Amino acid sequence: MSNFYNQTRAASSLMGRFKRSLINPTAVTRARCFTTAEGHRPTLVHKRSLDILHDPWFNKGTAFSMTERDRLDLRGLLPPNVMSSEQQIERFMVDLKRLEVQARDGPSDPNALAKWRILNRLHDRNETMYYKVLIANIEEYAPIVYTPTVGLVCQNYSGLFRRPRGMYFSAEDRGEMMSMVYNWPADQVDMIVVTDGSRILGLGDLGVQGIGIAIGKLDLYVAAAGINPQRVCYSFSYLVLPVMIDVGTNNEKLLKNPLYLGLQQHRLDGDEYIAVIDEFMEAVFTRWPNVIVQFEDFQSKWAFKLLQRYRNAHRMFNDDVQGTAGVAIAGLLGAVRAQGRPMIDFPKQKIVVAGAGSAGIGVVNAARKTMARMLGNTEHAFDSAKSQFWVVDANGLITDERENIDPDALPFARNTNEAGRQGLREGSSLVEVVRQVRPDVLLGLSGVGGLFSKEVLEALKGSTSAKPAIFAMSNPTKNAECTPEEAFSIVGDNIIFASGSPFRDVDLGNGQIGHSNQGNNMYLFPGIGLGTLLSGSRIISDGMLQAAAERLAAYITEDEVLKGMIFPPISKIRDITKEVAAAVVKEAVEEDLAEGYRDIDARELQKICQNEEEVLEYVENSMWSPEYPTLVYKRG
Ligand SMILES: NC(=O)c1ccc[n+]([C@@H]2O[C@H](COP(=O)([O-])OP(=O)(O)OC[C@H]3O[C@@H](n4cnc5c(N)ncnc54)[C@H](O)[C@@H]3O)[C@@H](O)[C@H]2O)c1
Ligand SMILES: O=C(O)C[C@H](O)C(=O)O
Ligand SMILES: [Mg+2]
Repeated sequence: MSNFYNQTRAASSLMGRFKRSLINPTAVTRARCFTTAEGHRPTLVHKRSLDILHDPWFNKGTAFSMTERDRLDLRGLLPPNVMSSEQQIERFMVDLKRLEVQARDGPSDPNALAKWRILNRLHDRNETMYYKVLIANIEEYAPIVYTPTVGLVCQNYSGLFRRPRGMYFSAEDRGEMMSMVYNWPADQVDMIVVTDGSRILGLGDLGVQGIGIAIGKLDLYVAAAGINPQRVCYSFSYLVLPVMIDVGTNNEKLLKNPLYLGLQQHRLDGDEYIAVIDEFMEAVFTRWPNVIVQFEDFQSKWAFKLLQRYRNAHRMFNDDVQGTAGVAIAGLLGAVRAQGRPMIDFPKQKIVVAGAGSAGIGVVNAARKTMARMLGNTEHAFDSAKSQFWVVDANGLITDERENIDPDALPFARNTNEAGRQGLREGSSLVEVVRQVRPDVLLGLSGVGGLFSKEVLEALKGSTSAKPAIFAMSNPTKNAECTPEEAFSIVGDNIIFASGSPFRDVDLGNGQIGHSNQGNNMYLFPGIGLGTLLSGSRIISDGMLQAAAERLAAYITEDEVLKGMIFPPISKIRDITKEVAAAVVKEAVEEDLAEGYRDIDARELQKICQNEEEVLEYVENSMWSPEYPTLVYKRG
């Protein structure tokens, strides 16, 4: 772990050169602009009148000043009272909060979908205000625009669809993608989140409706990482792009639904499937060679294969495999610290994992590597670290007797003789495994709500750890393996709990709080993307992912950890993302992968990376914040 955090954050004189704010929209227009009476640099627009009010990027609604209304032919098209942006948000929030009366239940909010609709309509008409609202209230609205409500949105997408957002490439578009990609009105795209809809959260195959998850993830890229959604320059850039690759669906309900918006055919498979994804990758990297592509919610069958296929030559990563692994590692290290033990004790932890899909196997692979590194990074260390894991899937404990074992799970199959000595066998149930292994950690990435039943949690009471950890990481809320109430009430107060979806903390009585940490990859993917962008790294290496996870782990203080807090509050997500991105930039430079970004070349980046404080400032000054620019009309 770096000693980064202990260093004094001295002010840097060098930072003047970054103040041009690399991703800031007003900065890039500077060359063509002059200063207004208010002292702001104006943005030139080629639209007037209603066209501006209907443009979510330029629209300020009632916040247009009287001079702007005159200048842009808006006079009479808006109510006369000019509002400040704060007043606008207040008025909007009064409306949104009307739904709060029965919404005291947080994530199980009965009005979640109604709130999503209201926020989505705001997104459609005024993008600046939308992101202002989201950033200022991230703890409250991340569960609406993202997990868990985004799951409900995807399930109901056919009914909710209004305005298209993002791009759709389908199996019918084979041979056309290279030209289609030019239909997107931007010469630069920084970030793509792509899904094929085959495994949306724990909700299964939702076909084309899975676009909702790509949109939700990109909302966090804007809110948490300050990736500018659009840039106003000489031409428009839509810098974040949600993508749906529709190769069909195997969801019979959708196939029979005449209102379903996607291709009504079974999913392509085998070489045909790969050919579609290859064509998509070639098209987007040809048009935008520097784009970063985040793969999201692909069924495990393809998640690993596609990752291996592209990761050495493209700027891409799989969030479910790699982002989740990093978040889990940070949480697992936190759990060790919470037991009052040094982090170096991590390789001694016995970990039972329920779920051997893209997420579960991603986590055990990364945890094994972390253990091996702590044990000296030898081949022997790597080999022996695997014996700390017991992986259970839908067919029970995975051993080397398993027929047709998934090659990705094979390294973690328990030796049958050894298992026998522990009273276990191929296919042993989760409760048997927990009873016999008496693990320090029980981690769920199964997608099965309630899997950590009373019986399983009772068995965990026999853990050899003084403070066992329960990670119920499946999403959305109803798919969580157990709730924090269940965990604390059955296993006892002396546990560590984390879940993928947000839950409220538990009142343990006597002023004690049972912390329900949210262990979600949202803590990492925005920083991984931003750090990759700002370093200009050619690829996303294991080292960069490890640096991201370590920085997240270090974010929590010793005091917090001892109270049972292993992840920071979501309200800090922008600051966390800045830290994570800085760690990623540094690692990319150290590994000689960084080629620089915009006017900061590789050599300048190297200089910046010599000083921790400067890297942080570089990242911070590159993060976009939503503010209304002053608009001036210019004939197109
Ligand atoms: N918290 C996070 O950040 C995060 C990140 C990624 C995925 N997830 C969640 O993890 C879940 C799984 O994702 P995935 O991509 O690995 O899915 P997947 O479908 O690829 O894998 C699910 C695995 O669970 C196993 N399983 C099913 N029933 C089981 C049972 N009764 N007992 C034990 N194992 C069982 C399956 O055999 C399979 O191995 C989803 O709910 C997803 O939302 C959470
Ligand atoms: O989307 C999330 O909330 C986390 C994760 O990517 C998942 O698939 O569940
Ligand atoms: Mg996911």
